[in-house]
Amino acid sequence: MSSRRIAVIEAWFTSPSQAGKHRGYSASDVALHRDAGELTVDNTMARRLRHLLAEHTKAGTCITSLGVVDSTSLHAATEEGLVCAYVSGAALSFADVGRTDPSADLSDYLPSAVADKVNSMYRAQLARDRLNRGLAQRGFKCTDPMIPLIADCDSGYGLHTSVMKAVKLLVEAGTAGLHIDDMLSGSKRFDKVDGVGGVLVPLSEHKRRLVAAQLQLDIMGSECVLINRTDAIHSTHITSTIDPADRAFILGSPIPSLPSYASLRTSAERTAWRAAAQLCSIDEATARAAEAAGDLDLLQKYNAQVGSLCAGDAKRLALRLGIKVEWDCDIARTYQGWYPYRGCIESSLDRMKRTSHLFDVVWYCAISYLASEAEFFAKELQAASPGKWMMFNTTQASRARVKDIPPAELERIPHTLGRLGYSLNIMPLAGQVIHALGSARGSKAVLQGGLAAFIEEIAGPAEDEAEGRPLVAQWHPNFGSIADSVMDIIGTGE
Ligand SMILES: C[C@](O)(C(=O)O)[C@H](CC(=O)O)C(=O)O
Ligand SMILES: [Mg+2]
Repeated sequence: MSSRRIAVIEAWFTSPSQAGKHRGYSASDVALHRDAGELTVDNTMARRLRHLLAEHTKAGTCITSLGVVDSTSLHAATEEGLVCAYVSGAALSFADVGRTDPSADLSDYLPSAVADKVNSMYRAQLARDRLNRGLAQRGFKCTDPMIPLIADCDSGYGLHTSVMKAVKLLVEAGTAGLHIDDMLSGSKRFDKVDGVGGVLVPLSEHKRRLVAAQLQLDIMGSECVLINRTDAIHSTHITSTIDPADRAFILGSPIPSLPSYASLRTSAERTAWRAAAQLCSIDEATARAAEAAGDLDLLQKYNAQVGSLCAGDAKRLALRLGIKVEWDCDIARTYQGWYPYRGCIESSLDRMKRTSHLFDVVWYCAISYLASEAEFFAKELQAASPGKWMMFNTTQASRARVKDIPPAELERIPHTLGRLGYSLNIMPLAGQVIHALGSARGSKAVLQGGLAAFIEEIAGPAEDEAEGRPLVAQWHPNFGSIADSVMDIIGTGE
């Protein structure tokens, strides 16, 4: 039966993994873009990920997961009990970004870089799975290597067609879940140097990314889990004021005598400007102006009519009603043209609530771990979208970032998150740090003690720890056995 038949696509829309999503387009829209022939996507791993998320949400438990950097560490972590793995754009961009140069996590590598990494890991999982069949026959205890891979699709690398192409590459590569972020591509920074942290795109643009991603999944018939990540909590700017949904968080200055921010030349001038600007939203500026003039009835009219207006139109409404509001967000733009934005947990929540019909999982991306914030976020979100799958991460986890958290609370994180309804806690860069540390420790021993130290300190203990499981050190003969078994089937050619 042709995969482009409307009835087939309508059945897909109402299938168990898809039924909860809202689509603003029809089956014939999808049909128009489906390839000729049968669908070729294998949904096994996506379904495993869905099953994991559903089961853990139900049980009130939270999976701890790592970003892994290659097939060897993926396999080793799987042997130790990892049930799903993350493929991090940051980890790749720092060290291993394929055909382009490493740099900061700026989404400036080829969009295929993460997909290539996923594909190499997925192929290694499949090969490992084939190998295990022979190893099990030879008495080894084998762990199922097929754990779902969640891939970083960053901000989608551009507008809607770029998002669709990136999603297609990831799905074809074997990804089981992917996330799309709401930042301006390439603008990520967490340090807030010179007042700039994350830079968001308007919510409407982010929605278009999510819809483009889902459309691509529909075109492919992929059950890949779509994860919505917002960086609003630590963002300081936004590229445009066009979306009314962002109005409450877009900031301008009510002080008319200020020079424009973009005209300032030094960081010291900019710091002083920010201290003097009394940045606030148009709604706050309007309320203050009306209250100061005793125009409470005008304020009431403003509040009744402002609902669906963007910041600029809201200001025009206030002036039209006769409220003498001074508020300028253009004066506050950076030299790149970005507007100040009040990044906070409320803005993150607001973005998630307004888009929750478009994706499978909410990613609450925190700069540090704060149980009270994780709880506030979870409760508010679940009140608006009961049962929505949620995941959590602490970006750039380091001693400094968690220094104020009591050790007992840190240890309780998986328990606390599970109780709050988060089913997945990802530590994106942990795999890279583990990789580096293991390599440093092992190399130090071998460089100092040669073969004797390698056997004594590395290979020997690895054999002991394997306890009947196949070892990385035995992959050479083990993979050889695949070639032998194929040769048995092919025969001698006589
Ligand atoms: C999750 C993340 O997108 C990644 O690429 O791993 C990064 C990780 C980090 O910088 O710690 C992010 O949180 O933006
Ligand atoms: Mg990333």
